[in-house]
Amino acid sequence: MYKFPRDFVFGYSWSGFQFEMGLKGSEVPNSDWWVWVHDMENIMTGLVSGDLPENGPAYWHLYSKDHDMAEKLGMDAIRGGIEWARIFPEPTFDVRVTVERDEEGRITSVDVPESAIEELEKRANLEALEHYKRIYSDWRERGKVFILNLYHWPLPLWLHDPIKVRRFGPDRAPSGWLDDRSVVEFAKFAAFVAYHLNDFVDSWSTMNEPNVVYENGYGRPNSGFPPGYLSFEAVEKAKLNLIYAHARAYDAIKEFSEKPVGVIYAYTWLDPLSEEIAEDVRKIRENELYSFVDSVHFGESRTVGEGREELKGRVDWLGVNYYSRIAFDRVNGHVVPLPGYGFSGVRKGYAKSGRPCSDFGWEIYPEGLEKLLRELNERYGLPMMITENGMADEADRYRSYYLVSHLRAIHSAIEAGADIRGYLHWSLTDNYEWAKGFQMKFGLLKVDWESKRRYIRPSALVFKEIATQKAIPEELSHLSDLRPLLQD
Ligand SMILES: OC[C@@H]1[C@@H](O)[C@H](O)[C@@H](O)c2[nH]c(CCc3ccccc3)c[n+]21
Repeated sequence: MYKFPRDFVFGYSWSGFQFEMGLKGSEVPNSDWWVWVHDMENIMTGLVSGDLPENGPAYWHLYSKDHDMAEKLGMDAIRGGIEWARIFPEPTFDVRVTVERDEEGRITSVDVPESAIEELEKRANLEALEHYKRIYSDWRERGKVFILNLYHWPLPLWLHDPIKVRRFGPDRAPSGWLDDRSVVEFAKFAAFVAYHLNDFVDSWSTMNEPNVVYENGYGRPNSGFPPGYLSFEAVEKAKLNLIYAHARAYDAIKEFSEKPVGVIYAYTWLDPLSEEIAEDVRKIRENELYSFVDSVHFGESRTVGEGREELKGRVDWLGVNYYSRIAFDRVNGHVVPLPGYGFSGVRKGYAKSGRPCSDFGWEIYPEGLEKLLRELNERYGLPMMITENGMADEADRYRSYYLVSHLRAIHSAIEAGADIRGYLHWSLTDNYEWAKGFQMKFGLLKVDWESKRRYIRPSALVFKEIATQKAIPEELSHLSDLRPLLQD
């Protein structure tokens, strides 16, 4: 029996663009991701799937039924979202706030007074705000924990028009995170949300996976992420603005809320395949993977420089999204990521390690989660929550093994002293997987896209057993051993 702490929570995470839409009246057409996945060129070239988010799981209307199912599965926490483009369909640039910059032009503070909140209310979609309150209350009135994350990738079109950026370049189009006005507008959005929703939230996260936004948006054009504008300078610029956007939103939320404010980050385990490159790979983790949180925790990193008081101490807790690893080895004298392992495995096949991969081709590698959590604990000593973990597995062949082996890894990290508060699965239901649309099924519950009915996958019952007992019972502990799954 592997018992978790009594107050350890089990649950799931959702994001607005992927879950809310599905029935008439839930559409949010004025965002960068909306125009991106509807763009005929993107669909014709196969950059996006052609599936459309307005045909999604319809959480905007069906939230209470999903909460019923979540409760039935023993869940006691949800991390959810709020769509910026829904709340502010019109620009908020002209709402006056006080912005301070240092001699390098870095935005060191954005003061959003209540007079600005009133101005923002005149531009906001207040019916949408009221509906979000109904959604969050429906869960919290069951005595459950709700974590609100403010930004999970879509930007309002008035802030980012990805088609124009790709066609005309970022200097002649609304360029989103390449424009440091986004830092100010995000701080206004954060202040407005904290002012109105503080009573509906247990803790805050400013953003989900900023690293994926800048890496995929500007560094991996075939990822199918907007604006698909390849420029390593743009990667660095978006990264810096996202770091400042987090810190200014942290401060804005703290003006109106005393609750913890964290950030949710796309972690992976950068894994040396041989001992002789272990130190090289640790350095890559330090310089690449950890630099965003270093910037807003220590106030220093290669990206922001040193002694950044305007960034230091702006993270109360860490959201860890973990799916798989990236394996490294020395090839022709260079330490490089290897294909065939981790995120670059084989769809529905096996990694070079002989381990099974998900429908997405991601290798099942729970050891990476334990190593990552131990290293994050040593580095920051912050409270952590696993805010995403799961796999695309339509047939539910491996999800039970995936679940139990990763929970075992978390249990081991807790034993080693890591302060981990909960496990939020990705996800409760199948949902809209960005450029891949509905092809990738991450749900404990299957969704029939015509009827929107939910069906239980067997792994959901494994989840229920563990969440209800807050422990991995002896009878399920065999599932943490992946040997039966290995390629023979
Ligand atoms: O791909 C599954 C989930 C997404 O549905 C979530 O919105 C996103 O937070 C999320 N991040 C990751 C890991 C990093 C990643 C991001 C995008 C594509 C592939 C891997 C996996 N996921």
